Amino acid sequence: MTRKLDRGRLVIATHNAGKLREISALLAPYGVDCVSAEELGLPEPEETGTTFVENALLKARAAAQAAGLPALADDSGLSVTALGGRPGVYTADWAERQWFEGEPGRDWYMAMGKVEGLLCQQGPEVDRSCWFSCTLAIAWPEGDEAVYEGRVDGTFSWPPRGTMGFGYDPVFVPNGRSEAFAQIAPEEKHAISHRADAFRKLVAEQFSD
Ligand SMILES: O=P(O)(O)OP(=O)(O)OP(=O)(O)OC[C@H]1O[C@@H](n2cnc3c(O)ncnc32)[C@H](O)[C@@H]1O
Ligand SMILES: [Mg+2]
Repeated sequence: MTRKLDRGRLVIATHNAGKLREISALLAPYGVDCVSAEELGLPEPEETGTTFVENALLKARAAAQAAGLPALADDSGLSVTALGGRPGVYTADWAERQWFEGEPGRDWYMAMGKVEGLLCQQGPEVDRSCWFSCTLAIAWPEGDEAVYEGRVDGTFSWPPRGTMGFGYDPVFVPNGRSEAFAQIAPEEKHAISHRADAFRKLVAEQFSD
């Protein structure tokens, strides 16, 4: 039997502000008292796994141990069919660390440009299909764990469009839509995204009576 969350404190084990916003919104209806890894001053663990599941578990375990509270982590990424599934688990790494106005950050435009450059090398007829994956892992300080996986399929579209969302949202057009994720309101993205897909599974198991 998978252990279930009570409605007490839950650490959101991410250092990505965009994800934190989405996870908080997705959890809002369930009365969970969320606290972020950043607020608790938890270190960012090195993501040494080679799969989304390994990295999500590694981040959740590190936060649960450090905080003595259950922790929810998200490992996600964009996989491009014509690139053999890259960048995949390495999606964040493709955006090298940069300094913006004195703050450390990542250069998402450079990373999206890298994908576009590789697609262009394959010619104008290249297959632009791609998908976002999201693995959510919950770890409890006592060692219990639960994992939920989600996915959304779409097209890698160029040039980038829109200002909402985060990361690769300006280049991802979900199947059945013409707008990029960055042009779709958060409530709508929360109904169709890879994170929403994984959340549906989490909610079904964790918050059913
Ligand atoms: O590990 P944490 O601290 O959670 O934050 P991170 O940004 O490093 O996150 P990941 O290691 O899971 O890397 C996944 C990257 O994939 C991208 N990504 C994931 N979900 C996305 C979404 O909904 N929209 C756009 N980009 C997304 C985004 O650029 C992330 O940085
Ligand atoms: Mg990361």
